[in-house]
Amino acid sequence: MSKKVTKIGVLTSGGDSPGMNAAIRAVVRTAIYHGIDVFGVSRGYNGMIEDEIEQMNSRSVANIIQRGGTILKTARSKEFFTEEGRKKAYENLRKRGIDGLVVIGGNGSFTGAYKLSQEFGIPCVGLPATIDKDLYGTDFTIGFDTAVNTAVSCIDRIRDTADAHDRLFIVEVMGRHAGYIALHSGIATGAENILIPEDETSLDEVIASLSEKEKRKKLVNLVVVAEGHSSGGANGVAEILKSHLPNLDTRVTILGHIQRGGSPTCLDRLIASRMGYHAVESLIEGRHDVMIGIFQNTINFTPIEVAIREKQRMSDDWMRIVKILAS
Ligand SMILES: Nc1ncnc2c1ncn2[C@@H]1O[C@H](COP(=O)(O)OP(=O)(O)OP(=O)(O)O)[C@@H](O)[C@H]1O
Ligand SMILES: O=P(O)(O)OC[C@H]1O[C@](O)(CO)[C@@H](O)[C@@H]1O
Ligand SMILES: [Mg+2]
Repeated sequence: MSKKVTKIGVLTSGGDSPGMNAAIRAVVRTAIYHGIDVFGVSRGYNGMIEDEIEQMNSRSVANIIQRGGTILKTARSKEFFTEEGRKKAYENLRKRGIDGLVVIGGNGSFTGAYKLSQEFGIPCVGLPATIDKDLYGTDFTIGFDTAVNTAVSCIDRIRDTADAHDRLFIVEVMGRHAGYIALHSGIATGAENILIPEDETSLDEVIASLSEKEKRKKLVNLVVVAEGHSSGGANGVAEILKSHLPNLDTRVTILGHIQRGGSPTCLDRLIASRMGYHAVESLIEGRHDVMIGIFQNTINFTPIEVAIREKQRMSDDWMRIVKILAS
């Protein structure tokens, strides 16, 4: 039977994602409901190292469920990669008696949490919050739905102007190692080609399909590419396509950080609220070093070391669907 948790810390870490605020709110209010003190750690692990830790109350999280970004701010902390940095962070938790931690972030943030737990025995629970949706053990990550809907609405606009001018547009979306935003937004906007890191469709295939379309006078085309695709993102793809298809009027748009901001969708607010609630319940029940996920509409607990190690497998039929539908 593990010790009862009495004080928990909550932080956001890594890239921000819409819905992080809803998750913080759920953690704070569930903890307070159970009579547990809750402390907000600012600026990810940097704030833990530099002792930027404040007690929160129910009012601290008022009027934030609809806001993008994170009221706790976030960071990528170099110092936390070192044992010395983590020791400093632990001391700041220890002096306040913090005996549980909710880490809202992606795979890197969970790796940091796992180390803290292994080295100093701080029970941690991870909430998957990343626009990349690249975590094993969950069908949803907080922020993906908002980001992909932002990408869809931008690409729809690009399609209007592409259509007006008979142009080929190469649109780059985020995802350094993961192609979910590209895949989902590409399918939802009827993109003619989608390039993602998980399926290295060769550019020869794209060139062949565009050249066949050019022959039958279909000049309006969208290629959605994930920034992490080996071709070097949209600029790399455009360079190659222009050299093979010089008669196509080609333009490049990089959506960039616009995908990380904005008010979270209803879905992101709901999953953040549900996961945040379960994170605290989980710590109370003595279940820690897990990532909370939602799988087949049921709350799922994945050991953090598994969530970090395993890759989410992309279903094979997606790329086939792209090819069949985008003719
Ligand atoms: N191996 C590690 N050891 C200790 N800390 C780590 C490790 N990996 C990551 N971290 C900590 O977690 C922080 C966030 O990691 P990272 O930049 O990979 O983002 P993430 O949580 O994966 O989110 P996203 O990829 O969505 O932006 C790092 O800056 C670092 O402080
Ligand atoms: O904001 P930064 O540090 O440039 O990070 C960008 C990366 O973060 C992500 O948005 C994930 O949070 C990736 O899709 C992207 O590659
Ligand atoms: Mg990551």
